[in-house]
Amino acid sequence: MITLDQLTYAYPSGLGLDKINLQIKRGEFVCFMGPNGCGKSTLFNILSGLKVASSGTYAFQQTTIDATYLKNAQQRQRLHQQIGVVFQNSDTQLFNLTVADEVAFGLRQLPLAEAEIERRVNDCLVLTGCRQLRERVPYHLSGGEKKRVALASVLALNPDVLILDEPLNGLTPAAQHEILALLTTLQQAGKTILIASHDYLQIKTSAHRFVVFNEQHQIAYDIDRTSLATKPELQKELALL
Ligand SMILES: Nc1ncnc2c1ncn2[C@@H]1O[C@H](COP(=O)(O)OP(=O)(O)OP(=O)(O)O)[C@@H](O)[C@H]1O
Repeated sequence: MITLDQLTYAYPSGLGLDKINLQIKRGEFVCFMGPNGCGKSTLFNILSGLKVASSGTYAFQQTTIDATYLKNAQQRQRLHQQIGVVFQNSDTQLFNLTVADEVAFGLRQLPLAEAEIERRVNDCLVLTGCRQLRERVPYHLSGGEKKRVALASVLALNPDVLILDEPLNGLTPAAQHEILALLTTLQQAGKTILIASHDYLQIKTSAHRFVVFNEQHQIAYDIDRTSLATKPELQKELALL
């Protein structure tokens, strides 16, 4: 579903990603880990079409996603519908006056009847436990509530791939558990889940594959949960990230 071949991203100040080779199949639940600044957010920005690789290639469902592809507004919109992103800082993502409008915002850019929009908004608010927040101002919500509303607004577009950058940060253990349980349900429904997390102990039973970057912005380990279970030293290393 996703193929990166020798993908490099260079900021003016230095590398964000260095010659990344990666394949992700539909329905995987992958956790991206690594030290601060190793390149996880840069990778997510490339996958979602917000940044374009400096060199190497990115293909999504056998289509090369490059500057030419993204220049076309329709193609760009299709990619944004297929790959939904919950950003690290929910404040950058929430700008409507009510939670219901926030969740409906993306849907209103599509040719959908108001009744269908209302149905999808309700479904997503229920799924993410946000029904009672419907008329609240997103900006006034708690960190955990904002995260759930951001997730609801992304889910409303029914993306095939869900990218979540540090979705557990700042949440109580109970809220973290709820988000992970929801992500597992979504994966079981066929979604591909890509998550960045520093919290190995919290994520270790949810993710099925762990891709770990090093400080040189390269992939140091790409390992499935079963193999990782036989490597206590590596597990210890991940728990310290
Ligand atoms: N806008 C930018 N301009 C210049 N350099 C940047 C920019 N954004 C990121 N970088 C640099 O690129 C590298 C990768 O950053 P990135 O944000 O992708 O890492 P990360 O793994 O998501 O980090 P964290 O775990 O702290 O969120 C870092 O060295 C960072 O300083």
